Formats: sequence, C-alpha cells, structure tokens
Amino acid sequence: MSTPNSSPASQRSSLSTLKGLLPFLRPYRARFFVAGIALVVAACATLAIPAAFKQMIDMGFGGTGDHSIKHVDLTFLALFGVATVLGISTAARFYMVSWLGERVTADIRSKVYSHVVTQSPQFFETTQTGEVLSRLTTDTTLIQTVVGTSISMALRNILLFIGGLVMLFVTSIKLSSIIIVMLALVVLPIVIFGRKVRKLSRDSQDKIADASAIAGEILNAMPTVQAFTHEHIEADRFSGSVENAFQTAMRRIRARSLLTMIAILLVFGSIVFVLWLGAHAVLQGNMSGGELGQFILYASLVAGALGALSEVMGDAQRAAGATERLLDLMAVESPIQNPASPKSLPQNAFKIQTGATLSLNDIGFHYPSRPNTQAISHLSLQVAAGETVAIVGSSGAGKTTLFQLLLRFYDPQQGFIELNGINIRDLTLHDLRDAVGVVPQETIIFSANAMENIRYGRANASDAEVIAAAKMAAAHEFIEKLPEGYQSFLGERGVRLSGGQRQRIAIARALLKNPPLLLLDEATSALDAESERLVQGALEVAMRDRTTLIIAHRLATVQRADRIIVMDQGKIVETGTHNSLVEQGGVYATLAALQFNLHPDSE
Ligand SMILES: Nc1ncnc2c1ncn2[C@@H]1O[C@H](COP(=O)(O)OP(=O)(O)OP(=O)(O)O)[C@@H](O)[C@H]1O
Repeated sequence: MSTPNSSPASQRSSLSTLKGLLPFLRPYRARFFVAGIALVVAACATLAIPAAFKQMIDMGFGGTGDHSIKHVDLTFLALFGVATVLGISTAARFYMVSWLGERVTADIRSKVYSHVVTQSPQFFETTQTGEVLSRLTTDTTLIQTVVGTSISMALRNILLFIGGLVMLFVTSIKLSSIIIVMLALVVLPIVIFGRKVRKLSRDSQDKIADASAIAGEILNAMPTVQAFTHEHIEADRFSGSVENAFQTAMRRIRARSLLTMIAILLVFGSIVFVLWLGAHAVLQGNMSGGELGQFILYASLVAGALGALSEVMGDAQRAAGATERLLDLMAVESPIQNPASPKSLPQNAFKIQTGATLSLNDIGFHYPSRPNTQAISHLSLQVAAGETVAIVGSSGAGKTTLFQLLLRFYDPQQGFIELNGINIRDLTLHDLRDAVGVVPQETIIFSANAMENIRYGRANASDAEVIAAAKMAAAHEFIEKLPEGYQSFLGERGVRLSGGQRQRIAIARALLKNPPLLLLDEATSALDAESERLVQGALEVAMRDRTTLIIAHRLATVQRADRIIVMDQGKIVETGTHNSLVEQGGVYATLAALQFNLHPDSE
C-alpha cells in the first residue's frame, strides 16, 4: 500500500514539486499553446451563453409581432453558433490535453524504468520491487490526471470564475453582493465534506489493493497452499479482506448520499432564494426578466467553477506527492558507474579462444548493509587463460560474493580486479559483462518460448546458432520433445521445466554468448543421476577453451579442475589439487569427507 500524502505543513512545498514535471512538458510546448487557445475560446463561448439567453428572453419573449419572431430566430441562431464554437473548442482542448497527459506519462514511465534497470543490486536490497511497480503505475497515473485533466480544468474554471464574477456584477451589483455571501456559505461546507468523501474513496481503493495483494501472493504459491491444505483458510482470508473493502465502500457510499442531498438542498435553496429576491426586483421594475435569467446562469457558472477548483486542488496535491516520489527515484545514482574515460578490452585477445586472464589483488569487501562483517578479506588470486578453478567452501564462505565482485555488481572497498590486465573499473559495464558468462544456481526462465529463452544469451543470434548452443548444452533433445519444440512456451518462471532442464537452458545461454570468462554456480539439488550426467557433460563443453571459475559441489567437477581453492570466512585458506589437499588433511579434507561422500557414484 502506498502512503503518499505528506503532512499539511509540507503540502505547500509539495505543490511546487510539480515544477519537476516541466522538463517532461517542455518538448510539447506547441501543443500546450494550441490547447490553451482552445481553452480560452471555449471559456469565452461558455460565458457568452447566459448573455445570449438574456437577449432571447428580453427581446424575444418580451417583444411582439414579426420583429420579435425574427429576433428569436436570430438569437437562437447565435446561440447555436456559440454552441458550435463551444463544442469544437472543447473537443480540441480535450484531445490536445489528453494527448499530453498520455504522452508525458509514457515518457516518465520509460525514463523511470530505464533508470531503475541500471541500478546496482544494492538498490534492490533496500527498495522493494512492489514499490517500484507502484511508482511506475499508480504514481504516474496520478501525474497523468494532472497533466491530462487537472491543469486544463483549473485554467478553464479560473477563467469561468473570474469572467462569471465580472458578468455577475455587470448584471446586478446588489444581487451579486448577496450571491457572493451565499456562495461562500453554500460552497464551503460542500467542499469540506467533499474532501472527506474523497478520502473515504481512497481508503476503499487501498482496501481493494490489499485484497489483491493477498490474492497475488497466494496464487503464486498454489502448490504450497494445497500441499498444506490451506485452501479454505486462504479463501476465508481473502473473503475477510473483500468484506473489509465492502464495509469501507459502504461508508463512502453513505457519506456520498448525504453529500448529494446536502449539496442539492443548499445549492437549489440558495438559487431559489436569489430567484425570489430577483423576482421581486423584476416585479418592482428594477430588473428585466432576461437579466434575472442571465444572472442565475452566471451564478451557477461561478459556483460550478469554484467546486471544480477545489477538486482540482486535491488532485494536484496528490500528484505533487507522486511527482516527489518519482523524482526521488530518478535522483538515486547507482554506486556502480561507468568510468569517465573507459578503456576497451582488446577484441583480438579473445579470438584465440583461450579465455581471459583474471587477477584479484588483495580484495577486501563488505556488503553496504553490513559494514562490520567482511564478506571477503585480503583475497588474492591469479587465474591463467584457459584455466578452470574450482571454488569450494562452506555455506557463507563468500563464494557467490566473489562472483558478484567479478561482475561489478558491487565494488570492493579494498584492492582491485583485472581482466586481461585491465582494471575492471576502467571498462564499461557493458564491455565487462559482455566478456563474462554466468550460469547461476537458480536459472531464471522468462515467460517466452525455448528459442527466445536461450537467445537471451545473445540477442542477435540466429535460430541455427541457438539450436547449436542447445545441442552443446545437451538441451536439444528435451526441447525437441516439447509439444511445439523450440516454440514451446516455457511458462511463467519456467514452471514447465525440471530443475536439470532449466540448468541446461542456462548453460546453452552461456554457450551462445561464448564469453572468454565463465562463472558457474554448480547446482546439486534435485538432480537425478541421469540429469546430473547430462548437466555435467554440458558444463564440460562449456568450460572448454575458456577461463572458468566454478563454485563446485560435485567431486567430479572438483577433480577435473586445474586448481581448487578453498574459501572460509572470505579468505582463501587452501589451494591445490584434490589429491594434494586431501593429503594435507585440512579444511578441504573435512569438506570433501562431508560433501562428496554423499555421491558414491561420482568418480
Ligand atoms: N546482499 C547481501 N547483503 C549482505 N550480506 C550478504 C549479502 N549476500 C551475502 N551476504 C553475506 O555474505 C556472506 C557470504 O555470502 P555468499 O553468498 O558469498 O556465500 P557462499 O559461499 O556463496 O554461500 P553458499 O554456498 O551458501 O551460497 C554471508 O555471510 C552472507 O550472509
């Protein structure tokens, strides 16, 4: 649930935050100008209608004979003319202003999204995805209301209010003075009560959002819900939340009914009262019938404008809050930045297909959220081109953290990392990450078909290249057996694939990318002997002719690696081959005894 509104004290400053929208509006100045002209024309036409009515009543109904019929005809014609102008200019204003609202919102959405997707993982640790989504949808919609409706409503009603007021005084100073007092007495309570109703309606929207949040969470976890036979509990929880929304809606509906009654009574009561005064003025000959009619019409225009302005203020305030939050989001700078003058990775270094060299020099790192815990400390490691280094260590030793540093998701506080002799901070993020392939433990499958999922490795790869990569990754066979082969939709988050199949898709992706440095996080969970053999085979193909760091969980991988490094509490504690490390009888020997004995079928 978003908690947008600021305290009354900050509301003044928050209205001025709407200025932050100016850069988004500036490109469309010309359209604003056209909309402004249409708006002024429409307001003038509206203000002309009561005057035309007066003409019609006084000259038409007041006079007699041919002259009066002709006059009535002319007046009606003029009235129709005014209506035509009003119709055209209102439509033009609506079109222009709505276009602006939609356009500006689309621009803001794209800009915010592009900004968010370049943020480092640190940002996503502190900001929830739901919050970003709500800013992209709810907050931008509020801004759309302001740009697409409120600004023009405000301008139109200010014009109508001022014009109507002037015309009221021109018509009758005495009645105008009375009606000003009446308006204040009548409109103020309606406005205040109206605010309350709007707040209630916001509450009821929040309650509905709560209910859908519950539904969203549960629908994503159906297997767990059903396995624990919680269907009824969840259904009841949702019903409770829907019921809550209904009760809140009822409060709003009751308040709204009351408001309608009061508004009608007060507005019509005061109109009747002024009409009564006016009727007396007409009877006494102080005023013509037409003037009275004109007066009443202007009075209702002024009252309507005032009511509309108060609504617009509410919208503007909410949009100001939304703008503030979006601008805050845009102001967040990712701590991981491209260098000012990047160096480029020598392309030919990779053509020989021996992989990249990697050098970690006295790295010290703690996660920004845990300044007192070193995740990596004084770690140095040199990896030769084409070498395969297995990283083993207990859970929490810092293996995954090392990968995050290599990809520059975080920068180490101490030491530096070099890829092919170039400090990775001197490379653009694009060049660095282009040179690195990652096969994570948990494969992310996008809701697309198999072909597109593998193509994620290299967007411009041809179908034939995708299929070749799938073959190398031992994924071709199972993909072919899917109902529509490579065109089969893999389901949201890949729910239609097994763990081993998902991994092979991930390996195919990495092979398609063909990077000189490969980072593999080997998964052990949920693989039967056959899929383990297939995944193992695929990994071996992937490691060929490139430099590989692999977080190893299987004895087979560890044994085949050129070198094993053992990590503990962010440090490298042992280095060597399987046999030498077992002989040493240190950390590795204990780990191996614990971990790898679980795999008697491994070599
Ligand atoms: N985003 C994070 N913010 C703060 N601390 C983190 C973060 N990610 C990991 N850590 C901490 O850093 C330490 C190293 O974690 P890391 O994920 O690198 O371990 P690992 O060796 O890969 O473990 P595993 O084998 O269980 O995946 C752990 O103590 C962990 O709690």
